[in-house]
Amino acid sequence: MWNHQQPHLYNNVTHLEAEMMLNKQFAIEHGIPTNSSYSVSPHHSGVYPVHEPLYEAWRKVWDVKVTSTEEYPHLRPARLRRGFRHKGVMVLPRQTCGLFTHTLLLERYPGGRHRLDRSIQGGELFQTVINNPINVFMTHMSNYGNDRLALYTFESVVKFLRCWTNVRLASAPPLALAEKYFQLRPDELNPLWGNPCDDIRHRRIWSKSKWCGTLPKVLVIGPQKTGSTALYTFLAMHPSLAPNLPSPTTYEELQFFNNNNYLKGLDWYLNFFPPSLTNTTQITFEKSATYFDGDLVPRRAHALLPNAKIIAILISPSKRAYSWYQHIRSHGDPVANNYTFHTVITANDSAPKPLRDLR
Ligand SMILES: Nc1ncnc2c1ncn2[C@@H]1O[C@H](COP(=O)(O)OS(=O)(=O)O)[C@@H](OP(=O)(O)O)[C@H]1O
Repeated sequence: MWNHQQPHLYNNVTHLEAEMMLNKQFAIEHGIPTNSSYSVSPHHSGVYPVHEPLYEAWRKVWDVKVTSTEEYPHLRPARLRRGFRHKGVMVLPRQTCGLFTHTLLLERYPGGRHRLDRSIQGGELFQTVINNPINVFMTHMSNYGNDRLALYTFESVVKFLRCWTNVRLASAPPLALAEKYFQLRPDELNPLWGNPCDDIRHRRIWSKSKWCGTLPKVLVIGPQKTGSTALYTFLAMHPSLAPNLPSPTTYEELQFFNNNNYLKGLDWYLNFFPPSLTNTTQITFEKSATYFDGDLVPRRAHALLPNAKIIAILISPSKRAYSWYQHIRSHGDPVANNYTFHTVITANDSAPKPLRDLR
């Protein structure tokens, strides 16, 4: 960013884009390459917790496809950092090398030179490289000047690794590195959104115009056809309770945790819980009957709302099955329309596949 500005301070994407254009023009005028597909953000701002305007402006101005951060899911422990992909940008976990803006000179290295050498010779930096198949490090430009600590540190750790291990070291440009990373860790591609307000570092790099206070404290998870809409309506009538704003497509249900709405990001979900939604004594809740049998729901809901109370409704399975049968008939399901309820529930294993599936 121009002037080392933090993207989360910009809520207006046009303004953000204009600032980024200044960077780009500067780079072009000075022959600095602009086609690496890689960019980082000052102080990790906007990368995680995700600030949507940053992702939008990055793609538009720079065609950024890869970035890295130490913040996902949290700064420490480093070995638990992961990657994810959001809006076409692959976010790699970034490791820490121990060189910061205040460590420009070897004699001023916190704890003395032997501390840095210890980190290189079997200590933290060495362990980091050994324990992560792909490492992304970053240090400040000034560490390449002054005492050249960056060069010293990385040359030394590479020498040490070559001397004492059989690890094969290779480097690759950002895009190839990111593609390799997600080939190795395809399970990480989909993000897991945590609650930015639970983490002081994350709160600092989160837009002031965002909020967590109104996130639901209660989730009604269904299952479908158990009277969940009736319960939602009754709860919404209670003066101490406040439901989310309705969705234009799925009405009272947001269906965030169980399907691709989740990939739209946390801001998408938060917009259904604006600060104006509740007064100070009200408890917000959300009801999506599809949460009950969504494989991904427990992990996702726990990551964002670890303290939420969960309400599940249990009714007679036969009543539920009959209600479901009527539900899909009314939605034009060809199998349900061709077979009676009795035929469906008594279908044996030699029945046609569509019938067995419906059963
Ligand atoms: N209090 C109470 N007790 C038991 N059953 C009730 C109750 N209130 C509503 N219902 C019945 O629940 C059915 C609709 O359930 P849902 O709202 O969960 O359906 S959905 O999944 O949101 O489509 C729907 O069932 P069917 O009428 O058989 O389709 C409702 O009539």
